[in-house]
Amino acid sequence: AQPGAVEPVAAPMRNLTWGQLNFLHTTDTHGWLGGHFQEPQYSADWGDYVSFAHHMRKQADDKGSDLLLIDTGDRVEGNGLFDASSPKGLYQYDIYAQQDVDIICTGNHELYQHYSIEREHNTTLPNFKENYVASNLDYVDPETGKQSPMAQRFRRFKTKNQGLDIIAFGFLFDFTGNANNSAVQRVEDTVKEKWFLDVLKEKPDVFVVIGHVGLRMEEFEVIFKAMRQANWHTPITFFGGHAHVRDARKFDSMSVALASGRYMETIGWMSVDGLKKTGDVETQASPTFTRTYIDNNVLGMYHHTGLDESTFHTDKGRKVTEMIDSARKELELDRKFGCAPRDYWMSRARFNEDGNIYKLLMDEVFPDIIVNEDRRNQSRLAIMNTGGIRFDIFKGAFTRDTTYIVSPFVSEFRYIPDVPYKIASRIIGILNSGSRIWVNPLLQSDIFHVDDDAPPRSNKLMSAPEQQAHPELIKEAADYFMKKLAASSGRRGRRGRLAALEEPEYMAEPQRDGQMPLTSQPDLIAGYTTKDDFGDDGDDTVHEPLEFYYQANAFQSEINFPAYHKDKPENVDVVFIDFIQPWIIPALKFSGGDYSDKDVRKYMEGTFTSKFAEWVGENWQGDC
Ligand SMILES: O=c1ccn([C@@H]2O[C@H](COP(=O)(O)O)[C@@H](O)[C@H]2O)c(=O)[nH]1
Repeated sequence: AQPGAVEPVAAPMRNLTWGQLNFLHTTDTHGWLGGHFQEPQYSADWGDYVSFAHHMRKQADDKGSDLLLIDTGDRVEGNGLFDASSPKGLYQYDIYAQQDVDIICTGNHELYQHYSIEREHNTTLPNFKENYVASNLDYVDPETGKQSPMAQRFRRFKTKNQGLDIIAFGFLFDFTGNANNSAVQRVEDTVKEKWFLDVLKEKPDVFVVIGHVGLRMEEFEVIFKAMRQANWHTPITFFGGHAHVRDARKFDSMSVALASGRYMETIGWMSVDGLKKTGDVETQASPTFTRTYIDNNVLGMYHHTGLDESTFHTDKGRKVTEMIDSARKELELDRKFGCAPRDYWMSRARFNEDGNIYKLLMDEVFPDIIVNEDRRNQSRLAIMNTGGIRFDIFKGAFTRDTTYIVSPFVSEFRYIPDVPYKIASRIIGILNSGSRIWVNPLLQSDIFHVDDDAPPRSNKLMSAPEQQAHPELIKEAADYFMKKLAASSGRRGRRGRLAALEEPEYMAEPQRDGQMPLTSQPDLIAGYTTKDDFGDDGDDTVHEPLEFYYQANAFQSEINFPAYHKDKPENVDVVFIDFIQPWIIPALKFSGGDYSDKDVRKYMEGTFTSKFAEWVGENWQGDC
């Protein structure tokens, strides 16, 4: 762990089950290579993981089994270690590369910016060479415009001890927000390509499909079906990400998928036994799978390796810990901007209750920071998406690092001036509702003027990834917002219905479906209590369950409105974070406002991130 991180805390543990073939999996690390400084259960750093992997590989050798390390992307954006340097990632790429990852692919965050695609191509790719797989991603050379595969489309190799013949793919979901020096091919098109179909005719011992894809997303379904159509008998292991959750899915008796959370909280473990070995033509594979979500806690790592503080840390692991510490010092990540007076939660508090991070922004921060001096006296609605906030704020020091942890994006505020309030006031309801425009591709092609074949641009993409992984909640909540919108439309007879409309239970009560209490043991640390297709015994550490409340897709502040709350302005400036412009314009159209991208202007200097950091400096002075 890093100097300054909280001491790890011991907890009741479950053991790992080893098989012939075993995997350690990271995903969506988002720059958190220094681990969590304020959470004892996740405070190990990348150096500890390097030591851990070393000992686990040794155990595999001793057992005559194999261990492969997997990473499924989104390594960048989300922590000062990546975002605070100029250029971004100055230290991160070198530190990350100290781990020997056997199969690695790209996430959407590597592709948002032209610059990070270049770094991926010029740095990560040479760092991992043949281990990097890009089944549906191309790189576009900015000089020549030439488009070519980002990396090899698949990787075939034999494992060290068992000699298992592996064919690995590396996918990205159907991402469309990438910068133009990359090209993502839709998964349903890739699986029809000749090279893919040819590979499926091969008979490896195992297919390993890694992907920056949520396990419950359509794309893995498409890949699985295509693979099974061509090849009935080969076991397939899937490793996914993007959804930021711990999850495991059984596709069939020979195919299992694992997702390993986010932000270096989790190191996923999968083991497979019952594989037939290369050349063994007599027998049929009848694999058994296990999965475990390992807390990124050095005490757990001691437990799984049978080592202790004096025997666990390797020279290389210590060196990596030092590299991180020295980068953090260079970047002044511990520099304190202010002191958070309490905890502010993304999903552990109700949307509208004190202690909810969006309520803090709506009530206190936005009225101060959303100001364009020339239009200071104009009433305005300031709108941002909840997914633009990436992490909770803990009571205590708010540092340079916290700034990027809460909001790593470089998004700025834009606006459309003087929109009739009657139209503008409907936007927020539409953004949060299950309105047909968000699910119907034909309606969207009309409004967005996009390709008829494009999948609908769902409004849930504005919310946090952790919430997007709960489709059942989203539908129920969207229905509720939809009814609320209809009931508040002012037509006679609807008002009564609005009063009678009840919030879905989980908006007022914590959602417990995936967060079942596992034990009544006292003094447990709060953390993940995962329920997946295998059951509820997947977490290596027994935790006290966390609460999870549904949050809207977007939130809004009314700023400089008439003092008497029933008086509404005639016109308002509609100010919004640039990321949600693709939803703001159709929402305006849907409300009767004929606006287009041409009406949008820059509202003020600075990003949300820089403005919020300034606000903390001015408003949260105190001792901590
Ligand atoms: O500029 C941005 C980029 C992304 N978001 C939010 O993040 C999620 C995607 O997050 P992943 O880590 O890729 O899963 C997206 O749906 C938005 O909610 C953003 O707000 N601004």
